[in-house]
Amino acid sequence: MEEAGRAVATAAQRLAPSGRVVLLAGGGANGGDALVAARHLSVAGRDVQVLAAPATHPLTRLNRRRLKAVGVSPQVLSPARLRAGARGAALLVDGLLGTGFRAPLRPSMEALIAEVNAARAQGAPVLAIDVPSGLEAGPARAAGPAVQADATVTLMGWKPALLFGEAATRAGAVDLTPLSVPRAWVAPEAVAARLPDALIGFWLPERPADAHKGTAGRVWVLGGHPGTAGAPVLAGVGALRTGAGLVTLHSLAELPLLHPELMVRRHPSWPEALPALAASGLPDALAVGMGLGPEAAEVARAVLAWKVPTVLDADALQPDLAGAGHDRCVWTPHPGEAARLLDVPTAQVTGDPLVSARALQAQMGGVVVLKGGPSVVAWSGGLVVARGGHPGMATAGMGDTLAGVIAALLGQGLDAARAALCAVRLHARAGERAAARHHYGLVAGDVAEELGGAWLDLRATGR
Ligand SMILES: NC(=O)C1=CN([C@@H]2O[C@H](COP(=O)(O)OP(=O)(O)OC[C@H]3O[C@@H](n4cnc5c(N)ncnc54)[C@H](O)[C@@H]3O)[C@@H](O)[C@H]2O)[C@@H](O)CC1
Ligand SMILES: Nc1ncnc2c1ncn2[C@@H]1O[C@H](COP(=O)(O)OP(=O)(O)O)[C@@H](O)[C@H]1O
Repeated sequence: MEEAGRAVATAAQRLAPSGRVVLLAGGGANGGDALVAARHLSVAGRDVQVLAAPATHPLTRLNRRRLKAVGVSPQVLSPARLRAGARGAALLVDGLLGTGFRAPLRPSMEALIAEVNAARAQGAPVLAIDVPSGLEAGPARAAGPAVQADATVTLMGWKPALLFGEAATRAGAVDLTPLSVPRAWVAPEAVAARLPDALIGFWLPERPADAHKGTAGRVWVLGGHPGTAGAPVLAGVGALRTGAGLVTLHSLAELPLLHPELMVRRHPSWPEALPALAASGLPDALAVGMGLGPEAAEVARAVLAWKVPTVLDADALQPDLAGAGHDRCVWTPHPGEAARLLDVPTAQVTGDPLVSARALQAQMGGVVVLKGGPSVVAWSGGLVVARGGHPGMATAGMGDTLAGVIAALLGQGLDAARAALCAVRLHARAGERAAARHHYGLVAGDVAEELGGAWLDLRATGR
């Protein structure tokens, strides 16, 4: 609690370097954090006003005494006091409810939350402790009445509510304070991390000046079927725009020849094509499944046996491939495909993407990218939520492009987890750049065109 409160005080100093800070303390440990923050701010010479509910948590009671010892006496928390106190305040600190909150809100608390939001509307910025009060920390749900924060200092680990769905918009800018506590204390759903762009930029591979197309990654895309013949082309373009040296599309369908840089081989049947391809010398990376049609599972099973770094997307995401993944493969389901793999309703996947991504990874092996806004990347060693992108990316073909990006990075030598993490961030950044020009009208090809610029953006932060 001491460490948490100190982190809150530091954030408060940053958000409001001068003026009166009003701290709201509920009865639980979240309120205790607010009391600790008030003590640090007061000792630092700041004008603090503390409105506190009766303490129910023993550490909160202790910190009330410690606060009094430095000369600050909390006032009784009530909507009227809050309204009066918020007038002219430089900052409101919301320590009303934390992870102990379970909906529904009691009416007395709802009235306090309404006052916080009214004060914010009048111009007082709000810093939330751990989670904005009124949000349950766990799986994302439709948020009821909750504090709208400008910033949140979250403690120990990420909470799903801060990452997904409408609730996430209540938190403002979130900063994680890890706290020196045993890892076992941190709830498994809270360990999802977000990677800084600097790390992605550092991982993106550099190539020597004498690189040639044979060293920049040979990628095969296996996909396409009458009616979905564009999907492998989009993946191929995604791979080219991510620097793949040689990209060949293999299909039974006639593919639209929109990009002369892509090589295309049409095959009579997969049972004939696959042994011939294996005998011809395998590529550095594969992307399989985009628009491939009903034979996708068999094709995917065959290529997984090659043990080449492989992205499995779209039609290749079949439940009977469970356990067939190897440590160099990446599965890229959207929530509908994830639901089919897990045999659960789609709402269960979107309701708890962290748990779903972890379950998929355990089921399929390798690395899983559960796509969405944001996407979740899960591998045996961790779980990362990759924010960014733009709602304009909700359009057909966007996932095909991502599969090509992942394949290109696998082909350039990144391991599966890093390839997935870098690709998701590159794709999202390219989407942001494309959206600046096309907004909701952006299409997958626009995102592909921005991949080079996105790479430079990320590299600039990483080196
Ligand atoms: N667990 C730990 O090790 C740490 C916890 N910390 C803090 O502790 C918080 C969790 O503390 P608690 O478990 O005491 O929980 P909270 O402080 O979130 O909530 C408990 C309080 O909320 C009230 N409450 C619960 N549901 C309500 C509802 N529906 N309507 C109105 N009031 C309701 C309870 O009466 C109680 O007063 C975290 O969010 C974080 O701020 C930090 O100090 C860091 C360390
Ligand atoms: N609102 C959004 N915010 C950020 N990214 C998004 C959003 N909507 C879609 N995307 C991204 O676009 C891609 C869509 O993939 P997918 O649904 O498989 O498309 P398709 O099957 O048509 O190729 C995913 O990478 C996803 O993360």
